[in-house]
Amino acid sequence: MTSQLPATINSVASDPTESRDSTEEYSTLCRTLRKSLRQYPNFPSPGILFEDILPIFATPSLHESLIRAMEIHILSAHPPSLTPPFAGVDVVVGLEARGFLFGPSLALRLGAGFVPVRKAGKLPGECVKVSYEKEYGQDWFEMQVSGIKPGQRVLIVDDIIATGGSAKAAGDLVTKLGGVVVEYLFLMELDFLKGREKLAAPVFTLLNGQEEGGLGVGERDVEES
Ligand SMILES: O=P(O)(O)OC[C@H]1O[C@H](OP(=O)(O)OP(=O)(O)O)[C@H](O)[C@@H]1O
Ligand SMILES: Nc1ncnc2[nH]cnc12
Repeated sequence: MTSQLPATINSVASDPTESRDSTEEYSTLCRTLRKSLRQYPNFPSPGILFEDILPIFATPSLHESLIRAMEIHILSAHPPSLTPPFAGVDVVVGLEARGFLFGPSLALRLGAGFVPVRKAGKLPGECVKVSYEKEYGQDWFEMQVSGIKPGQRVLIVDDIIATGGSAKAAGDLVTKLGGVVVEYLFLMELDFLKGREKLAAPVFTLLNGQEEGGLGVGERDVEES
């Protein structure tokens, strides 16, 4: 999926009739976010360049920029309508752990529910479970059966897509419960790992180099390991 945004969309966050030049606002937000990221070579294992998003959450203005940029994108790509299916997104599904940092706030902005995908053994009640492989290991994901109702429109969010193993597993759980995955939304993508090719629904990443004036990977802070 491309990052095409209309020149102007209506924001439902504050005033439904207020229109903004959202493309320009979105580009500015993404440039700011990109500059705040850090990289750590050889973490958590040799050969892995770890992309650290935590600086965003340490600064309220960056945190707000992240939520607003995602909100602009979703209201453009999946707007609510007056005809079925009405809701652009019914449920935001966030992946443990970093999808929990912004999934609930985004859900609140969109008027959607938030449902977690957790590592196995953490959730009470009846769950669906799936194993998956990611960039640095193998793991199990679970969701509560009560989390998704058949036919609900689901947005899956996480900080980063690498091999796509985690996101595909989350999508499989949502589908098992009868949900419809309308999009996978990430802050970042390791595109050389081609993770998006594993996913059946549209994939969107905020910092994919398409934002106007976007900085290259080499311009982020790289910490000593
Ligand atoms: O595309 P993939 O190869 O599957 O990798 C991406 C996943 O890896 C990271 O999570 P991690 O499993 O390290 O868990 P954490 O968020 O609990 O640290 C990241 O937050 C994604 O969920
Ligand atoms: N390189 C990476 N940096 C941060 N999180 C990741 N998850 C999978 N690969 C990752």
